Amino acid sequence: MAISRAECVALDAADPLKRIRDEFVLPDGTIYLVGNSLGAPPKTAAAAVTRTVEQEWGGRLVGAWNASGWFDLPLTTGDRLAPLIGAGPGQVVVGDSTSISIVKTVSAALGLRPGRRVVISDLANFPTDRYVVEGLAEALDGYEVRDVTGVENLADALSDDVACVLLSEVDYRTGARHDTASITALVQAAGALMIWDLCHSAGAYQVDVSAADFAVGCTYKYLNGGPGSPAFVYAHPRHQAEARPLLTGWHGHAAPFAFEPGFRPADGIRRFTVSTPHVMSFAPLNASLDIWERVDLAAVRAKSVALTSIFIELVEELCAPYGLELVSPRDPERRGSQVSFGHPDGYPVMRALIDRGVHGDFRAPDVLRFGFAPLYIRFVDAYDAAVTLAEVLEKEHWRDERYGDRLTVT
Ligand SMILES: Cc1ncc(COP(=O)(O)O)c(C=O)c1O
Ligand SMILES: Nc1c(O)cccc1C(=O)C[C@H](N)C(=O)O
Repeated sequence: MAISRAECVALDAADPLKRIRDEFVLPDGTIYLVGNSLGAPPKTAAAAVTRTVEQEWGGRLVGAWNASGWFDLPLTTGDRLAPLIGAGPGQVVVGDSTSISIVKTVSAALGLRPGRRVVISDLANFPTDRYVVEGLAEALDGYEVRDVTGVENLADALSDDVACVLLSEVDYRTGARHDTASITALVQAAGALMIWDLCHSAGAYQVDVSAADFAVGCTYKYLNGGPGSPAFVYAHPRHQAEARPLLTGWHGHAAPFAFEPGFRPADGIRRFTVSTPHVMSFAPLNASLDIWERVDLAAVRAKSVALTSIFIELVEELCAPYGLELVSPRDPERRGSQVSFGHPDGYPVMRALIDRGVHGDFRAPDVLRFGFAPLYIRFVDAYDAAVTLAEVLEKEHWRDERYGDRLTVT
């Protein structure tokens, strides 16, 4: 017999992270299992934006670039984020988007491996990763993208013309988590550089990026920075002096206010910045990092493993007759903080579930995704979500014609 609701209530009462949930805005009557796409807002986010507008912008006007630290926001925020991915000070910058960060890091990696002309990507990568690499290879004459189908085929693809490999630590569709240490070692042993996309791992658990050459990731999912919040770039210190990211804007210049005619890269990680930081978007992210600074990442991972394991167990028991198939790895070590199930009618099933207050999302062709953000998801949420899913399937609510159209984008 799977766990009872009363046992879930008891787990919540004993949860060392239970008070953190109160620091987020969550609408009543909603079980929000989409923190792997857009995290919930910290309650302090709105005040942080107001403060930026009224006190910094309104109070100091252009002087705020220095007095409020706007100019250095990419570096100061990067230093705050660094511990969450196992990096140190001066190794992370925040700004732009993940797609732009891929341009920066892949181009830097290509420059560091002259003569090698191949970039490897996994076909399971989030599409933008693949698209950006494809565009770069086209724009920089003479480069080729080599797709692998699954990391198990990576070793065979690693010939001596491979400059770099771009993979996601956690697969956005399946929630499968790759063994970054062994893959990074394999890639580096072949003379190539390893770039990790951490979009689905940063904030889901303690990431260890220290062996990687470069990494990128977004801050709007588990890190709760808000829609369109700035992304991050990690560059290992051994590459910082030589790296030449393709996007050479004035904020990455050694002396931006010297207004020199030619580009000279800034020392260190600053050369991975390009242009004026989106100051307003940093405010909610820094409000979230105020929370993250107080959080024990070991407790985050322990809760994530427990939540996802309980959800899998409950769904498999309660929904056994209704054709759901676990897509995520059963071994928690091999999972991020997301559980995916396949169902041939996954789209209307998810719509019916959302109508009943349980928010997950759907990824073509047939995957129902449930993200468990450990800072604000409770064990009772996992329980109630599984029971509601069983009801939707048992009573066939999903057959309602309202759920058949495919107009929603997320
Ligand atoms: C793995 C991964 N990479 C990149 C992105 C998106 O990047 P961007 O913020 O540039 O749209 C996402 C999600 O949107 C993602 O899941
Ligand atoms: N970045 C997104 C957006 O701009 C619109 C809608 C959704 C997103 C997402 O983040 C989706 C997410 N990367 C995914 O794993 O599918």
